[in-house]
Amino acid sequence: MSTENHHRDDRDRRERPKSAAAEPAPPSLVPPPNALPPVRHPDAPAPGELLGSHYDHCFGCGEGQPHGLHLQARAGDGVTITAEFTVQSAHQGAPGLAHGGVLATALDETLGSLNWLLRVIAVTGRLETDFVRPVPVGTVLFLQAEITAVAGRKIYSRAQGRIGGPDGPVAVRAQALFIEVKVEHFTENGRADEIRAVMSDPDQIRRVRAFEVNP
Ligand SMILES: CCCCCCCCCCCC(=O)SCCNC(=O)CCNC(=O)[C@H](O)C(C)(C)COP(=O)(O)OP(=O)(O)OC[C@H]1O[C@@H](n2cnc3c(N)ncnc32)[C@H](O)[C@@H]1OP(=O)(O)O
Repeated sequence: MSTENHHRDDRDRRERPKSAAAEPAPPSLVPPPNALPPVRHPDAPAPGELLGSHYDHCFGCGEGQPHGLHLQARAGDGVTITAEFTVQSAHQGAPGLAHGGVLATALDETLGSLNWLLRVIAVTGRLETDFVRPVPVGTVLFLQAEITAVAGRKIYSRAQGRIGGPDGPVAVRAQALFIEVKVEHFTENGRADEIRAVMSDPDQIRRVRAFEVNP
């Protein structure tokens, strides 16, 4: 078999599971037996609604970040999200290709946005990423994510990113564990100037998303 065919076979094998669910997960990403299905909050944005940015300076979604991802997430049915971002020249690692850390950021941001559907503030504890295909600059990466289970403060989720649209080839996949935190996580660890700026944001929804979520 030629090296090229050998590589193609390898990639086909890795792509065969169409859902991240079929991938074996490390123990800390497997929900414990007492985990419950996620419950969509009654005030969660309606399916199809754009979530908007939770913070103008967020590298993932903020409009105030010239080289950020400007990722736009949209609520789906149940506890799911879709999101898109276009890979820009500033996001390169290898020439002409997206940096893997940037792709992981896109997954992290999309997975983080899911927690808004529960109306819970949570931060990433663990993020495991599979890079399946190179992603060229100019690509629109289409991301789909869902929360699979909740166990106390632990929120289990998974996501995948496809090239070009919902039917495009899978380029990246992730499984994650988010941990619910209190507002003090940010007020005690963040920088005072930025926190003051967010608290005085006239956009009430954004202010609530950032710091005032009531589960
Ligand atoms: C503003 C938002 C707006 C909306 C936000 C929308 C987009 C957000 C952007 C994307 C999200 C991010 O990048 S957030 C930024 C990146 N992440 C961070 O900075 C988090 C840094 N880490 C921490 O602050 C801390 O380690 C925490 C909060 C994650 C956990 O500390 P803790 O609160 O003391 O809790 P702890 O007792 O240690 O852990 C609770 C349970 O979780 C488990 N656990 C904890 N960490 C891990 C881990 N890495 N891997 C496996 N399991 C873990 C523990 O075993 C335990 O299980 P058990 O014993 O109960 O079974």
